[in-house]
Amino acid sequence: MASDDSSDDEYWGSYTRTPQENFSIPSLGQARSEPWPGGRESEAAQLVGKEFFGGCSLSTTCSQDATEMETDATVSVDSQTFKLHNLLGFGSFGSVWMASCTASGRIIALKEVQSSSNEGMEAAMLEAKRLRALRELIQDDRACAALPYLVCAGTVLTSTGYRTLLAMEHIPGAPLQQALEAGQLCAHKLHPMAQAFRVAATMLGQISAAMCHVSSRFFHRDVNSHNILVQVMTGQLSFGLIDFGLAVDSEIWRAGGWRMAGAAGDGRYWTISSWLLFSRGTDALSADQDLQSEYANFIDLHSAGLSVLQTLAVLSKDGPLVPTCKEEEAAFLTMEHLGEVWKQYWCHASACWQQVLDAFNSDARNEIKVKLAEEMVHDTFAAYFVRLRVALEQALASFRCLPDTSGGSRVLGGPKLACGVLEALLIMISTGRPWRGQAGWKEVGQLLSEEKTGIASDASV
Ligand SMILES: Nc1ncnc2c1ncn2[C@@H]1O[C@H](COP(=O)(O)OP(=O)(O)OP(=O)(O)O)[C@@H](O)[C@H]1O
Repeated sequence: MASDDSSDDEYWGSYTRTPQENFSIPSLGQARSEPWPGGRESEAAQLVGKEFFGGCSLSTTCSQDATEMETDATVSVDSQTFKLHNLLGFGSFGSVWMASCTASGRIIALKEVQSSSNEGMEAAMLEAKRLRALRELIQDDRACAALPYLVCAGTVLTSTGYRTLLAMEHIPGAPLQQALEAGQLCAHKLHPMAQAFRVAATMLGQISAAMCHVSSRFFHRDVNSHNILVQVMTGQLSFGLIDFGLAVDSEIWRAGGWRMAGAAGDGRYWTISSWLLFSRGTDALSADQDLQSEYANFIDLHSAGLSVLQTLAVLSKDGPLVPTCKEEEAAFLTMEHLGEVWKQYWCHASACWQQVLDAFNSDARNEIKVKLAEEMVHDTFAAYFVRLRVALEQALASFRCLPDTSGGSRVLGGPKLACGVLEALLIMISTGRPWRGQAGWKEVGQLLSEEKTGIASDASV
């Protein structure tokens, strides 16, 4: 039976558009109120911290109408002023601008969230609190993907509602999905497959280093190729992870807090357990120990794994595959097969997710859940993840047979890097059944360490 409690659905806003669609700024009254059904923010708040704003220097002021967000406008946040430069992007809750501090000149990203309700404003300030906590977690780890640490935040009460501004560290680069589509991650000097593995390895190294810290405090819950940013500068790749709007306290989440919130984020990157929770509700998930454990512990690992596999599949498909030895030919074939299985998964996941979005946009939440529950949507996803893992195992076996000298594989070089990436993906991509043992972010990081793969996490590509 499908879950009939629509209040379990959190925040669908960001994915009510496909990447090709036009963006629009949500108007006051739209923002936050619909995506967060009644009472959800307070429950989410409990997942994030014991008290809401206790001890925070996040300011709330009553004020006149707020300054328009436009190029060259000056806005105040807490006691600092910022000059706006250019629009970085739109989310479903507002716009994000590149700005500079008028006193120090420091470049930051400024996110504006407009809300007609108190709850919406509190949710925005909660995101600010999470971003501030990130700074306390990670002091100075250069191997880490960049994170949007909080600079300052404040809320202004206007005549039409609340306007919350979050000033955070600016992360250079473009969303991964966009960079892949634009071919920004291709290298002309390297074979596309070698380049694909180098990009995947660098991404895994930096994201796992960040998540080793982050996961001790938060689950992000929305890791995907829109929220991973990437910059290529003089051949160096730098990754960043943004949008902690759905993050929850990981300790409380593991201890059963997951029951208080619905499946969230982009369904194309969900685990089987997220699909089960979405279609059949909390009781169904509680009844399956393995899937409950997956949902309580591994959602970020799985969605990051799918983002890396997407990168590997997109980058390695370009270019002629002319093998220089029979071992290399076998490796190419298994990678071709992996790319094909990925394509089938992606088509299925995209179509399924589109149905969900369409249903949510036409107020048919419960109907789509009933339909997906009847179709055993979680089992269908399980079958795809099994196929992806089998294809990964086959690719790993073929790369292990590549000679570890350039003579044996002139195109791909030594197999260590590829094996590290494939083994890491086998830790990350879950079928909901506990064959990963206790492995997590730390083990992923170890597989991609410099001594194992022979490349530094910030190596040129
Ligand atoms: N710290 C940052 N540095 C650079 N760019 C950023 C930063 N934060 C956000 N952006 C840009 O703004 C866009 C929207 O940001 P974000 O995803 O945080 O907003 P949101 O309203 O929470 O969106 P979503 O609808 O995805 O939840 C991002 O896709 C990215 O391009």
